[in-house]
Amino acid sequence: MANEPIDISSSSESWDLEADESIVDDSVLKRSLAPSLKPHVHGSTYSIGNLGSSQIRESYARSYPAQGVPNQLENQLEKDCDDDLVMYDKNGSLPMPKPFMPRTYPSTAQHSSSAGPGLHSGAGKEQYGEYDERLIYQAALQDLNQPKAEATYPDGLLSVSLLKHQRIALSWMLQKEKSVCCSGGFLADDQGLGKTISMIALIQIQKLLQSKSKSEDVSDKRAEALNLDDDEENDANAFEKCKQDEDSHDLILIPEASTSSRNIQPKRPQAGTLVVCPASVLRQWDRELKEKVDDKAKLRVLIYHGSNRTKDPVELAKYDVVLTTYAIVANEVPQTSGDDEDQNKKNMENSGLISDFSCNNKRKRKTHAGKKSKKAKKGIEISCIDSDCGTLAKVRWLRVILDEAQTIKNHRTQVARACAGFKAKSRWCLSGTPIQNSIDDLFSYFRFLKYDPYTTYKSFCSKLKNPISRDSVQGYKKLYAVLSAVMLRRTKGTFIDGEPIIRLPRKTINLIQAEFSEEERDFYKELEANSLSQFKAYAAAGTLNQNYANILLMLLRLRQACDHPLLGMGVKSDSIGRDSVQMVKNLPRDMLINLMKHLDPFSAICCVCNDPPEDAVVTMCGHVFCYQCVSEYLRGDENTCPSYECKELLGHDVVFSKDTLRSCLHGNDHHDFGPSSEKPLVLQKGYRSSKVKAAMEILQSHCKSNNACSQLHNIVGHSDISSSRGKETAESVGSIVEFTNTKACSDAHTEAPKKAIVFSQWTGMLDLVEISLNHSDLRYRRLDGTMTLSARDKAVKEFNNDPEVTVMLMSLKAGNLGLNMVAATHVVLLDLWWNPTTEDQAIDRAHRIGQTRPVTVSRLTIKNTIEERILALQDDKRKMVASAFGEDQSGGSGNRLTVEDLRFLFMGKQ
Ligand SMILES: Nc1ncnc2c1ncn2[C@@H]1O[C@H](COP(=O)(O)OP(=O)(O)OP(=O)(O)O)[C@@H](O)[C@H]1O
Repeated sequence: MANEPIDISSSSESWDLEADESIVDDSVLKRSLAPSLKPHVHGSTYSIGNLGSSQIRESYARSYPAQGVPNQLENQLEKDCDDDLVMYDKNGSLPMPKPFMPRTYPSTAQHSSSAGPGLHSGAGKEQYGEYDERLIYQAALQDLNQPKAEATYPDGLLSVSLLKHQRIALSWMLQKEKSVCCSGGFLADDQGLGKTISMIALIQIQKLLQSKSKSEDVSDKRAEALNLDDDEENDANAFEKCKQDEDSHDLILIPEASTSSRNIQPKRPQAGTLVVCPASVLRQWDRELKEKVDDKAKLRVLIYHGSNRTKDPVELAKYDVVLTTYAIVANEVPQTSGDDEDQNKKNMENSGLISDFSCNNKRKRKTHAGKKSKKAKKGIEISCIDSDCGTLAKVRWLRVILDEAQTIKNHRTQVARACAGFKAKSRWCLSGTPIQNSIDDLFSYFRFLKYDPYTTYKSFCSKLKNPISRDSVQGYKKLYAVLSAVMLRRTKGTFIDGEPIIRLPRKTINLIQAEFSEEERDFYKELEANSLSQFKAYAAAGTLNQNYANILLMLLRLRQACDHPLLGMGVKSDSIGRDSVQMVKNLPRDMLINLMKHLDPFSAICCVCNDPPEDAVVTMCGHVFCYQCVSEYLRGDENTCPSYECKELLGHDVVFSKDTLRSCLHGNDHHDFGPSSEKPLVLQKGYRSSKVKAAMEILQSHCKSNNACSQLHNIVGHSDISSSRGKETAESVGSIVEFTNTKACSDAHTEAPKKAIVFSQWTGMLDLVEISLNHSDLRYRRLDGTMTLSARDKAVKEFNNDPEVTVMLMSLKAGNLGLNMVAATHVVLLDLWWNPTTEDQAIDRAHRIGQTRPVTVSRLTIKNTIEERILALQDDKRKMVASAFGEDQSGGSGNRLTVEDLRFLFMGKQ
């Protein structure tokens, strides 16, 4: 399998390894196996291929050279050699391993298709029982080596040539789309390696193949159509439901194939590919689909966004590709019920206000996913053909792609549960950073991908998570193996056949540790001492957990003080809450008081980012957010509250800041401070903190200098900045150090202006840097979550194209995903985020395909502060992620902030 090129450009036989699907047993067998276990077709017989135990041993040894094959596996292999690891050929002359033996399938009478019953995974899946996991594990062991088969494709599909690693991804994806049990997978290549274009190629080629097979054989067409309806809808309950809904105008009646006992069955319209992505990259997908597809093979693309979007599923089905956002999916697709959702529900119930608001609230959604039938309330999944589904749920997709799939990493969120509810033939996740916080993140992807047996939280924990807790080394090995069967991941440091998969200019990461000024240090020390004594008091009383929110707040204040002392003092942008002033005046006093209580800084946590909120606001439904975080949900006419299970409509008029509420309650504007002259110097708005100074020096030096090589030394040598950890070179972070095109680079050095992106997680910090930029001659643009999509798009375009604009201020929350900003050659990270992958994503806006010049990254921290401990926590998280992907053998573990993490952050190593 793996090393043979897959050529789809010639006849269909040359690439279709599953040519004869009319033979029931064989098709069942082949479709049950991971690609690496699928037998080759050599004339009329199958070869055993690479199922040999010696090869499993070999690949294990290659992957874990230091450890050898563990006893457990060795025993297993010996056992397998005895009775399992041999296969029948088509004529039954060789014995087939037990796990791969075809199981009993339901009668073919129900499924009148030439493709055979094996195509109907819903019925077949249950039959695997105890063997499921073992099958996956075996398959994964075979896949320990990266796949190498490359797909070739005819000219005239794409406007650019795919790179080698992209052709490999394409071949792998074509194979994965043939699996029935888990059709699709997870493309987890590093950011900027071209996942988007690989997906576009897949869409194009499958479309080509589909139209080829349509023209070749009309009966095949029918088989394919039925194939799209291969899961739950075929079961009896769903059928009954369909019968009840037959009158619905949303449904199309498609005649059943002739041998069925029923002649008419309602079907959803069969639609093409749905791409779900964050709003900020919607236009980028659209651009890529236009630019990277050859004029002769244009795809019909629909952006399904905005209040005027179609309500007609038949209309949706006309397009090859539909682009939409996670927010719309959360709103339109019924959520899968889970066995594990209780905790969040409890958290919601703690908020006494929610039900009060909801009772009389006219804004409550009447339709779509928010309205639950009696069945749904009892825990039975709503049928997607219910008329209260949104349009996205009224079609059956050929393929659903979740771009930036880490958006659903929290499996309890409504968006994650909605994504798991799609009806689709194939499902794909795209993300360069699939694990951000903990192994738990994976569950949500497995559930979406229908990767049995890990689709319930209980089995995910018992089969994957708990083994890691018991024995991290073995547990991670198993996880790695399980991931290998559904995930393809290459980093910028991956080599294929001894060659780097991509040659990008060098990326150099510098950790720069600046010093506080004396006044800043005094301010910080006082804050730290107060926080520490408070933390100790909680620890002594055994109430750390109960005071979690307040502890996070104390941490936030310390982190913000490292950026600028003023940041932690709750300075708000003037625009927040302005649009809700009128609404506030109409609310009863009791309600205003209740809303104020929700904004209590000692208990408030943003429902989106789970940090204490910056520029805290509370919605009419009683949920607290950072203003920037909730702004993402205030864009269209139909935006709903992103809090768990809340479906209230949101708009600017129902988002309240503390100042707005307070001024209505007390009749005056609130001021945090007295007259400006009374404030200490470090709390004056015009004060340039050490970090702001350091950032400005880097910008001045980088954007003005024509000598790229000398700028770094100038910075490091400055009096109040030193590089203590030294350089984390490109090698240490896994990037490639050679140049693709020396001419392009030298041209770029001399001609293109040097530009920089400055990231902060706090818009308040961006405001403060902006003040300094306004006093300089550097021209800048800004992108944060409070801006409209078109304003963001304009800012990115101007930064990329206008030579005069050399600085981009970006919010880490809004600007770290998807965007191409290769005009920048310097990235400045003003502050540290809990998990380092968020920073990696930000850096890769500049360090990606298309970049022709070396990229320098400056991570700014302040010496002897909480930031040093966050760096240590980040290291732990990196180890955890590397362990899961088999990139590291240390077997480290990582979690959300635990009590131990908190203790470490406040008190260091004891
Ligand atoms: N084969 C190719 N030929 C030309 N340009 C390419 C090719 N592959 C990728 N690119 C360009 O490289 C850039 C990065 O690709 P893309 O956005 O697809 O990466 P990605 O892996 O999806 O990144 P992210 O994870 O950040 O979304 C894009 O501008 C894309 O157009």
